[in-house]
Amino acid sequence: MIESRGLLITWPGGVTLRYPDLQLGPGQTLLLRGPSGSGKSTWLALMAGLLTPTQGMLVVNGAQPGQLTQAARDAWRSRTIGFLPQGARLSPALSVADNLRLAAFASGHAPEPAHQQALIKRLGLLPLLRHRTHQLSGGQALRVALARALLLRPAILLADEPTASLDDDHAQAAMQLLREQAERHGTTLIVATHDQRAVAALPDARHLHLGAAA
Ligand SMILES: Nc1ncnc2c1ncn2[C@@H]1O[C@H](COP(=O)(O)OP(=O)(O)OP(=O)(O)O)[C@@H](O)[C@H]1O
Repeated sequence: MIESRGLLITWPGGVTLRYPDLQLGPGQTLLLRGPSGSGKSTWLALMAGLLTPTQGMLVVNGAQPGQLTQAARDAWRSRTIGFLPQGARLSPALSVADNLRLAAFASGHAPEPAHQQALIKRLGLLPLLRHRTHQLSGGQALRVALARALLLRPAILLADEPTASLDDDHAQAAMQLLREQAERHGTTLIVATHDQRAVAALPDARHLHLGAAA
């Protein structure tokens, strides 16, 4: 599912990030850990094919994203990766329903109607569909962002600091939701975090520890 060897990226400006090798099977859960600036967000971007490694080998769900053409990579990403960005990052000018429509439109794929409806129901979004996203609480926004990430049944769900700026109760609820949804859909779940609460919420997860950037 994910195999990386000797992965290294050098940013313009000279910062070099070296990553430990990884083999992760389908449906497994991984905690990507490390202090601020150790390269967690960069690693997620590499997995999503948004960045290309300077060196090393990376296979994600049968493809080497860095070797694909832009069009093939975009198509691969929309089939393979669901992304839960830090802070949900919904479009404030649009309703919840339109945020979900926009995600499907941007990917060029229509979600399966039954899957979409089940997801909306399970995440409790039915009463919120017409709401503008600035009217949502933090927990509601997270559920919308999770629905958006899972809309096209991705094989892999990448979550970047999902508990950042949440209080303890909401952090626990967010992690439970992520775990439940990943299990239900058989999705490989990868959570980048330096929050002990997120770590404690995934006791069976594998850990990948990143050191400080060079
Ligand atoms: N766009 C960029 N241009 C140049 N260097 C960058 C860029 N983005 C990140 N870096 C470098 O890569 C390092 C790792 O950044 P990254 O955001 O991946 O770390 P992180 O572990 O996710 O940090 P945080 O926990 O604070 O979000 C940074 O310290 C920075 O020096």
